[in-house]
This record gives sequence, structure tokens and C-alpha cells, in this order.
Amino acid sequence: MTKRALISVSDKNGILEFAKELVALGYEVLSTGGTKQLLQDNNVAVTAVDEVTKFPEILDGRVKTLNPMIHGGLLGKFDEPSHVAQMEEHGIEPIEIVCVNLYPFVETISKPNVSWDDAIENIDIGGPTMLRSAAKNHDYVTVIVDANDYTQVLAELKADGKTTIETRRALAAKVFRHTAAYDAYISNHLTSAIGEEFPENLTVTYELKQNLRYGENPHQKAAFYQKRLGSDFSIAYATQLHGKELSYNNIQDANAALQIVKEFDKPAAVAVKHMNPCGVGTGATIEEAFNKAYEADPTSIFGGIIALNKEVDAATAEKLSTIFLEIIIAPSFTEEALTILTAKKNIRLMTIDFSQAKQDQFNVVSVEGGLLVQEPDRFGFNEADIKVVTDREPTEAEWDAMKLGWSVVKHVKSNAIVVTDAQMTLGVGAGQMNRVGAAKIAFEQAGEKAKGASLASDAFFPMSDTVEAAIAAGITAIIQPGGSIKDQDSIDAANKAGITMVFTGVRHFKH
Ligand SMILES: NC(=O)c1ncn([C@@H]2O[C@H](COP(=O)(O)O)[C@@H](O)[C@H]2O)c1NC=O
Repeated sequence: MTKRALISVSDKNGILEFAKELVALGYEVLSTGGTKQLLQDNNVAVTAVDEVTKFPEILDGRVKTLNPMIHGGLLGKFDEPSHVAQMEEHGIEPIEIVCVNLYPFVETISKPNVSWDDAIENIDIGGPTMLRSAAKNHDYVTVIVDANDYTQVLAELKADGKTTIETRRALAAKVFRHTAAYDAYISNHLTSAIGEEFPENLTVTYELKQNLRYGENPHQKAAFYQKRLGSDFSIAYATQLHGKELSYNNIQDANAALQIVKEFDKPAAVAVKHMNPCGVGTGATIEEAFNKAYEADPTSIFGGIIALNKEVDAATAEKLSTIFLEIIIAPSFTEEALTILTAKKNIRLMTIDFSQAKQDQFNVVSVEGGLLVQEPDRFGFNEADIKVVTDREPTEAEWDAMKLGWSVVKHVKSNAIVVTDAQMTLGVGAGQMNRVGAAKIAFEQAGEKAKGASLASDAFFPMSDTVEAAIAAGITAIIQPGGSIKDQDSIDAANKAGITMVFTGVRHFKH
């Protein structure tokens, strides 16, 4: 009996060559409307699916292959006597090969202002149904959803007249990954379009961006997956211009650096180590901003990751090139800057489109056995919501310093204290188990520069000890959420020392 292959594809790349080879191998090719037309126009012998189903394509193509003559041919066990008998009884012939790719749902919903109806019309029903039937019956049927697999399938057919069971299993597994991802895009689009936030099932799908050499440590295997419709202002969408492949830790650190530098409109540079900022600088130029970020902590920046929010020019590149850095990420580099920096073999240079403001709707972190999903911490510095709680009002310079500190402290692991002047961080106390401990680290790093500087705290002070330590270090302005039952003790301590303190009413924990 002539073997049959069913081809029904939206993405028609490579399909002519594949179909021609199948015909040459003696297959009868069955096809749906558009695919059939293309094959016919190119003189490839093809049988219309409706000749097999004895039923026309109806409802604008919504029903073409959804028919027992097709699904019987895909799901029947070709050597099981009862199946063979039933297939014969109904005139159903086996289909040995299925090649299907689906309506471009993701491409459709990626278009700006896509309508509900357009999205719905691009939900493929018949295609996934055939893919699933064939994949379930992979003991007998070879199913192809990815054009990259045409070559291997043809090679096996030419060599042995059939594909191997290992290949068919691998292709079937790929199909179920593909249809699961396809359905995830559909369910996510509809769920967010109707405004549901935390549905009973979280259907996420990410695409492999790259296998990594290792994870956080060399004995841990790892890979980087990318969200297809995710934020394009992200390390996953950055372009690498130079240097070796990013590592697992590089990706985490670069992500942290980008989230911080995104806080600033004026030229800013952020140096990150182990996901915490060690130096943040701002200035009139990007060179000045980088100088400040460097000056903030010349020790920790070594081996760090730098994110800059303006084009890197030659002068800045010269400075950057004198330090050992893992990654420099910026909107762009001038030609001269690139010449200077690419002279260093190991440094990774990346660009990212800063005009893309889109942010992921939710942040997701994994815990053993589960996922935590939350909105990103979008709260910034909003002077109108901030209350001065001391007798003394902040000066303009203190406001600027507190604004910088508040923008940075939300990105520092809790308990977090950041000491700043109006242009840069002077001390960062990160990830401490008690707040006064974080403050002491920040003061020690700031040294003499703490005198007249400002302090930002990611959460309220449970008692007045941090304020007292701040006064002793010379801090003159404090920004913190407030909300402790002992707030008054902190306010009294500040008033007694004549320093100023403001409450934001919002906490910025980061774990
Ligand atoms: N409704 C059906 O019975 C059906 N059968 C196959 N399709 C899809 O139709 C597309 C190919 O259509 P055409 O050959 O007309 O260009 C493929 O993406 C295939 O997945 C269908 N369309 C969508 O549901």
C-alpha cells in the first residue's frame, strides 16, 4: 500500500523541498488548502485532504482536518488486528508521516493593539489536534512540527525506509512541548486580556536561549531560558558585542545592574557585585557618573558588572579599561570606545535598548516545590507622598541625596542601608540580619564622607539605635518608610541632634 504523508503548514519555509523528497520516496502527500496550492503550483503531486475526508473545508478553514478519516489514520495501531479491521470497515487508511506547524498565534498577539477577534481567529485547532494524535501514536507515526527536523527524517527514510523509534519518541516529546507552549501563550493572552491576575493554573513557557557552562558553581548544570513576550529591557534581550559567553552569575548580576540604572534619567553608572550595588554614580556626563560609581567603592568594583544608561564615549572607555570588569552594558558605545574596550579579550560588552520601557507584569522566584509570583516593586520616589517628620526640613542637596538613596536602596538585599550624597553612593550595607548592622557597614565604608551625607533605609527602624548610630557617623538626613511603634523614639533622637528625617510610607524589602 502507498504510504501517506499529511502536510499542513502555516510557515511554508522548506516545505517544497521536503514534500518533493517525500514524493520521490514514494509517499502520497495529502494537504490542506494553502499548502496544497503551493505544492501544486510547484508541480508536486498532492491529494487534497477533502478528497480523503469526502467533506469540504468549511467555516473559513476552522474545519479542515477534524475528521475521522484523518484522525483514524493517525491514531490507528497499524498492526493491531481490531484496529486494522475497524479501519478497513470504515475505509480509513494509515497516515505514516504528519508535518504540521501552527497558525502564528504569538506573532499575531505581538502586533500592537491586536484585537480580541484577530487573536481568537489565530488559535489553531485542527493543527494541534493532528499533532497530538500523531504524537500519541508515535509507535507508528512520525510527526514533525519543526522545520529543523526535515533533514533528519528524510535521512532516516532514505537509509532505512522508516524512522527509528528513538527519533519518533523524540519528535513526539517535542510536539507535546510545542503544543503545551502554544496553549500557554493562548491562555496567558486571554487571562491577561480579561484582567485575571493569579489564575488557578500558572501556565508559563520560556524558550531556551543558551546552555550555560555551569550554574552558580562549576558543579551545577544550568541553562538560560528567555520569555518570548517578556520585557525587552532585560539581559535576556541584550546584544553581546564582544567577549566570551555570559555565565549564570553574570546574568543575575547584569540583571540587577540594569534594574538599578533604569531608575535614573540623568547620566548614571552602576557597579554590581553579587547582585548588590557596590557603587552608583550620577553626573552631568556618563564619564562623570562612572567616576563617581568607581570612587564609591574602588575595591569592590574589581570584577564587577557595570551598567551605564548613556552611550559610552572614548574618555569613559579609557577609565573602564583600567579596571578588571566582567561586563559593561550600555545603550551604545562610540566606535572609539569599542576600539579601546575590545582590546581587552575577556571583557563582555553588551548593548540594550533603553527606549524600551516595558516591564514584566510579574516577578517569579522559585522555592523548593513552588513558585512565588508578585508584582515588581514599582514604587519610586514620589515627593508628594513623603512626609517630613522632624523639626528640620531637608535642604535641596539633602532631598537630592535622599532621592538617590531611596532609588538605590530598593535594589539592595535587605536589611539594606545606603549612604549617599547628591550624586553617588558612599556606603552600602546589604543583606544583614539586623538593621543597625547594615548601617554600621555602610558608615564604615563611607568613613569621613558620611559627615553631612544622607541615609536611606529599606524598612522602618524598630528602635532608635540606627538613628543614633547615624548621628554619631555624621549623617544629617534620613529617608525611611516609618511605621514602627517606636517611630517617636527615632524622631526624638533626630530632633535632638538637629538632623532631618522623612517617611515614605512604603517599604522596599528585597530578599
Ligand atoms: N481546522 C482544521 O481542521 C485545521 N487543520 C489544519 N489546520 C491548520 O491550517 C494550517 C495550514 O493551512 P493551509 O494549508 O490552508 O495554509 C496549518 O497551520 C494547520 O495547523 C487547521 N486549522 C485550524 O484550526
